[in-house]
Amino acid sequence: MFSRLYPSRYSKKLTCLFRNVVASATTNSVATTTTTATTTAAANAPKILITGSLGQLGKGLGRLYRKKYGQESVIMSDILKPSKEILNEGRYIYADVLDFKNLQEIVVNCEVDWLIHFSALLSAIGENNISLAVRLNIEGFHNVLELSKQYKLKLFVPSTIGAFGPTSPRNPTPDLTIQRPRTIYGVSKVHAELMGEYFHQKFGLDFRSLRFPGVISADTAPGGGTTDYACQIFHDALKTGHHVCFLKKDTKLPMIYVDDCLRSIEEFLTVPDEKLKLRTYNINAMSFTPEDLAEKIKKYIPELRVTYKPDNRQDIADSWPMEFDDSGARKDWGWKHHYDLEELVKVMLKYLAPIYGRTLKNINS
Ligand SMILES: NC(=O)c1ccc[n+]([C@@H]2O[C@H](COP(=O)([O-])OP(=O)(O)OC[C@H]3O[C@@H](n4cnc5c(N)ncnc54)[C@H](O)[C@@H]3O)[C@@H](O)[C@H]2O)c1
Ligand SMILES: C[C@@H](O)[C@H](N)C(=O)O
Repeated sequence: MFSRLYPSRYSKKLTCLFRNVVASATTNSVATTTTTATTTAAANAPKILITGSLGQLGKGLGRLYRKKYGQESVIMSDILKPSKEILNEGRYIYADVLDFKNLQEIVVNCEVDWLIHFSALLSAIGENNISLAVRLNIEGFHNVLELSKQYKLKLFVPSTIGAFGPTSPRNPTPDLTIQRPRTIYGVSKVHAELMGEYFHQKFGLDFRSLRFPGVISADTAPGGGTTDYACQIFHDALKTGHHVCFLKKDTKLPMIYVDDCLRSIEEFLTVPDEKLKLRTYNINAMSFTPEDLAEKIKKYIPELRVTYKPDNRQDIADSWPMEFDDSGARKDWGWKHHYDLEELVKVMLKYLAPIYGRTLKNINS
């Protein structure tokens, strides 16, 4: 079922996740993998633990923070086996967010200051695994929330456009409005936003969250979301010239290039507390439909053909924001995106074309 709906990365991941749910009760040792890390932590650098760090956002943020604070300051973790490259870049450890003791041991032994919590099942894959999504997205979150309170950590948990639903204003969607999502993913994210805000008020926890649109990246496949077509279309355009899109051609959704998304986290986490009017802000860069994106790609790959075959992900997309109002983040702490649709298409094709052995005309102009 999953392999029919999603590429092999997701079905492999699910097998691993199910195995892990069973295994988590018995795993509670801090299995630190020794690495070839050479740089030492910058003075006063926070010790940052990233959960779910082998996913679409985690790998990039791990690299960014290692550059900024030194390899020793960043502990990447996940339940997956890392590549040699990840191991060589710095510290990586096994951490199952469903295993409280395992996480607690890591926080204490590694003297963690900031916890960046990326482990989650995304929207589409979550609808097909509701009980696992409840465990991972809600129980896993409770574990990191409790630990962050106990050990006074700064806690960042991303939220999403999926935290809104059909009764929210969709065009545009402001920071504060009705939030009645119709996916378990969205429900778990609203829960995280509210719990984080409550722990901030009640216990002074430095909880911060950004609601991201669909994140587009070239080097890591997304993990089973409703916006994944916007990554896959680039690979298909270069490989076969034909993309089968699971959304209708006029489905408009907010999107962001991964570099902008990661920079927003980096900037947001160092904003002084007194500047923040909210604990959760909308973040945006652009909105487009599959047809808009295909037209831009055709500028460089004119032979691209797109067939539209909407599936159950269409219902999810139809309940999400079309335009995302991130004026709060822009006003309160100076958020600005760098990549619009034009720039996004260029950067993705420049990165991917050589991988598929293609030379594209006009791409550098
Ligand atoms: N990618 C997007 O478009 C997007 C947009 C908005 C918000 N977000 C949020 O950002 C976060 C990261 O998203 P992503 O796209 O990198 O997701 P992803 O699916 O690519 O990565 C999630 C990671 O969590 C790990 N994981 C699964 N079970 C775990 C467990 N028990 N313990 C520890 N780790 C476990 C997985 O192995 C995977 O590497 C998520 O919270 C997601 O909701 C992502
Ligand atoms: C939008 C975001 O949360 C994710 N890419 C998803 O579609 O589920």
